[in-house]
Amino acid sequence: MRMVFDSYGQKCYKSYADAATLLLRFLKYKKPHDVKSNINPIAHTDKSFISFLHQNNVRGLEVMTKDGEWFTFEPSPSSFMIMAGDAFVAWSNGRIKACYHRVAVREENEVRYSLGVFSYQKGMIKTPDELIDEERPQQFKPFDHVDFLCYRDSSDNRVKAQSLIKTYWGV
Ligand SMILES: O=C(O)CCC(=O)C(=O)O
Ligand SMILES: [Fe+2]
Repeated sequence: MRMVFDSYGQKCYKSYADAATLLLRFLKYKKPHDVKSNINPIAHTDKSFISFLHQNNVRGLEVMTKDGEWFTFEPSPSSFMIMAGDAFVAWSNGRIKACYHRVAVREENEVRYSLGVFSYQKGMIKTPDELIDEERPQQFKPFDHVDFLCYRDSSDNRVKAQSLIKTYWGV
């Protein structure tokens, strides 16, 4: 994270880190009997600032490439998946893209375990002034990260997850 902030000339990494709050989740998936509901959870972008994932050896995490193709993450004991979430998109004024992903366990009798650390900000997220200019005008209004999560939870917009941040906080 510090490297990303530095690369954008931002000296505010400490205040970002001080306001970060982390959620740790353990997840378990197996191939459902009903093949139609095999895609679980719904394809989405995370609402976090950034997410870190680690898992056992059972494949299942799929990420959409720029060309719209699903790519299956190849697990290994030493690999982590680090994904930008919607809040990072807004902070960077759209420079950073959120990772669109889903979990689909396709192998019979396999259980996939994953460990996710999701980083959220306490308080407001505002695009730094230096990341807004004529070439790239402001794309997102400042917003409270917890309000954004409440908006997600209180609506059926999960299914429109890919563009949720743009829908709610887009200028
Ligand atoms: O289990 C995983 O690897 C991903 C879970 C996930 O996408 C999420 O909890 O948002
Ligand atoms: Fe996710």
